[in-house]
Amino acid sequence: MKLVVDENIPGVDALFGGYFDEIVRLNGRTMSAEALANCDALVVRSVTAVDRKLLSGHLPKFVGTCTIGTDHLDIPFLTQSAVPWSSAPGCNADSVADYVMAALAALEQPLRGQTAAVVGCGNVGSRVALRLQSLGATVVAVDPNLTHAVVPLTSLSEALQIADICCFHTPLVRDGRYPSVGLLNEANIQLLKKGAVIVNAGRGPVIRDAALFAREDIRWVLDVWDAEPAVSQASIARAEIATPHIAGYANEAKLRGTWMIFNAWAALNDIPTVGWEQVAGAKLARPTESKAWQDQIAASYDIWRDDGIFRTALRGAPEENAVTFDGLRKHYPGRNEFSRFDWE
Ligand SMILES: NC(=O)c1ccc[n+]([C@@H]2O[C@H](COP(=O)([O-])OP(=O)(O)OC[C@H]3O[C@@H](n4cnc5c(N)ncnc54)[C@H](O)[C@@H]3O)[C@@H](O)[C@H]2O)c1
Ligand SMILES: O=C(O)[C@H](O)[C@H](O)COP(=O)(O)O
Repeated sequence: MKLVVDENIPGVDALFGGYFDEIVRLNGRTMSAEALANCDALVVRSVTAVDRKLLSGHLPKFVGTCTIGTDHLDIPFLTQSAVPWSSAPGCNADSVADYVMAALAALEQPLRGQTAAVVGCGNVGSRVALRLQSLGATVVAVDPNLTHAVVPLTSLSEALQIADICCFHTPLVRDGRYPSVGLLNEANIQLLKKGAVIVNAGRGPVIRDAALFAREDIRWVLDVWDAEPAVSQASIARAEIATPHIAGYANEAKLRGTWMIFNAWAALNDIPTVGWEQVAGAKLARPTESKAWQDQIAASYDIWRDDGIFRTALRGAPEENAVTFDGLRKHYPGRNEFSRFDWE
């Protein structure tokens, strides 16, 4: 049996190795239809468009994406072609929530007595909302698909008017009743309070690049970018914290994605599934004795490291930056989820 897999997926040999005679690792962005000849299973990340073109020569028996987002899969085509597919919902939700908290701590943003809005209150957004609430913020959510959430729901325009902090965690939805493309744009950004902090760790086009230049006072934390990966110098310069789409890149999160996709494939093929405890490593010693949340976060994840690497590396024109952006993601130095540390 043959498995074609994005070269940036960890844990493939340990999980899939015993079941496939051939494992072909490819660059996810340049994967071609020819490379998929005779493959039984295709496992990707978010940079591979799995569509009619990629699958034109051959239909695999399974497609898995080790990611939360599914905007790169042509789901109607997979369904119509009877190709079973699976994503990894929630696999990196804690990693993204860690990122948001690390960014707010790094900006020395107060939470107690502040109002935060979470736009998109699913796996990631609800974790972010609960963490902000537990640290004393009043939190509201914007999510037109929900009738109730972990915090009170409101409209986007109301949220923008009351928020000191506004975190975007929606999928990229291009059509339908509630598209998310351009949710924040140069028009409605005028509703925000002076000096509000905006975090985008969802998908780049949810916040239009034009919005970055429509207000000087807004404090931006950007992990995802409208023109990603071809990010412009001007956009980077607007962000107080700038990173290359790595909010979900904690070591545990990436491995959890592979593990979830392995189990989906295994269940489909009557192969025994694997428990997370067989894959996850042991707890790590707590990195600080401090009781202050800002110290605990800073000791667990230094977000300035990632911001510094990004700013130093991305100094070219957008086309050149696109290559560097992908390179930074491929060689991400890693970090651990906060929950991996033994805080007891
Ligand atoms: N930066 C990263 O590394 C990273 C990591 C993980 C996920 N993501 C992105 O974050 C997204 C959210 O992840 P999740 O696990 O919470 O997904 P999820 O599916 O659990 O939740 C998404 C929520 O967004 C809501 N939503 C959809 N359209 C909306 C709209 N127009 N306005 C407001 N809310 C809307 C949905 O109703 C849902 O509740 C993913 O789809 C992915 O694109 C990014
Ligand atoms: O959708 C997701 O799960 C995240 O955006 C994820 O971090 C994407 O990572 P990639 O597949 O691009 O490596």
